[in-house]
Amino acid sequence: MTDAPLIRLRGLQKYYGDYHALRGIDLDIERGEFFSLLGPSGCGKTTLLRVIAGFEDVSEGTVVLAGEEMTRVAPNKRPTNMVFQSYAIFPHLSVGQNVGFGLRKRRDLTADAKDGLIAEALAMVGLDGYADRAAHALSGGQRQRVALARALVLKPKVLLLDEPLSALDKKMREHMQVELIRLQRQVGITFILVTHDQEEALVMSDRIAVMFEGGVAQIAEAEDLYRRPNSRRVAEFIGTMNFLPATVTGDRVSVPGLGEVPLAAVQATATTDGETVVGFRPETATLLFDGQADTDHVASGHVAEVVYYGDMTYYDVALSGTEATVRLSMRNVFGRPVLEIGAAARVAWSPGALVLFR
Ligand SMILES: Nc1ncnc2c1ncn2[C@@H]1O[C@H](COP(=O)(O)OP(=O)(O)OP(=O)(O)O)[C@@H](O)[C@H]1O
Repeated sequence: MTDAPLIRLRGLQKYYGDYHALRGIDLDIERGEFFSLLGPSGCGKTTLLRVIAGFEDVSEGTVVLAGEEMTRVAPNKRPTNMVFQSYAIFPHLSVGQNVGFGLRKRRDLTADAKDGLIAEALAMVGLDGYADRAAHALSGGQRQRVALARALVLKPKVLLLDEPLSALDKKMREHMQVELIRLQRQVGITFILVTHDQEEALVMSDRIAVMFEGGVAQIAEAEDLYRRPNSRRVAEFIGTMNFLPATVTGDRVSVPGLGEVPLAAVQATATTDGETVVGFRPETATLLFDGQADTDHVASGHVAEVVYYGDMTYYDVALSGTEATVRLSMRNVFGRPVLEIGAAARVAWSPGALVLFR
């Protein structure tokens, strides 16, 4: 049984009245994975998380957790625990009482054993020695840690995290992202994170399911998802991508403005002859500055826009002989010339970075 995925979802359908919130979800999540459900607001990710936790009934389909069919089993009988966005901790209780909340009815544990588990959970989240502090006096980041410790103390097989960092400011959120990854590696349990923030999903996850309108559009490892999105829609949701019209003829693909390359050189799912679209990420092409030699694949154009971002500059380049403008991101290296709007531009691009869409 240990080879079976920890979570197996099959044919999940969920209706709220007439509204079709989950449309045929099939998903396997492995032991020890950091898995994210990523998608725009309203796509059904929270609903799916709540279905896994047992807070929401499904209209159709099955939920199997650790080899046991649990579709109609109550949340507190499942090997899952949930941490919410609004990490509601009890302000009138101490940190230790908050963390031990789920243990209070456990007759099999002595008070000392409970204190030991609470101290262990607090240590995991970097709050050693905080047990006697008043919960209301904590910062946002510390409250989120208490909420995590409160879930971890119950030793769930799966921790379900519903946008747990969205209430924190940017700096604290980035800090907690790294802490969560570290924590997940340390405790080794499966984490499922709901987020609408593509950067957060890429940073934190082993695998990501991208959801739109109640369905899963793609499941892949973070790097795969970024480099080989399986549709324009996924590509647009994850970061920035340039799209150009293209034509496939036999084993060649021709991209006006860039040139023609063998089909085998580009990233492609199933293809057929005809009109299509290719995409590439802004950082996979580069401007050639004065004195830099041409490479095999150089397109020409002129600079249409320059956007300075501190560590990098975005250049929008209008490609010669086309209507297309592509965006390039260039690391700002001290001493390099800056191209002004209207300047002639040479763009070195790489066939292997082109993704061909159906
Ligand atoms: N109890 C409910 N009754 C009716 N409709 C609901 C209910 N819960 C959710 N919905 C609807 O189902 C859809 C999916 O909601 P869900 O909360 O899963 O989305 P989400 O992807 O998590 O979005 P967000 O990031 O905004 O929370 C939404 O259109 C929502 O309005």
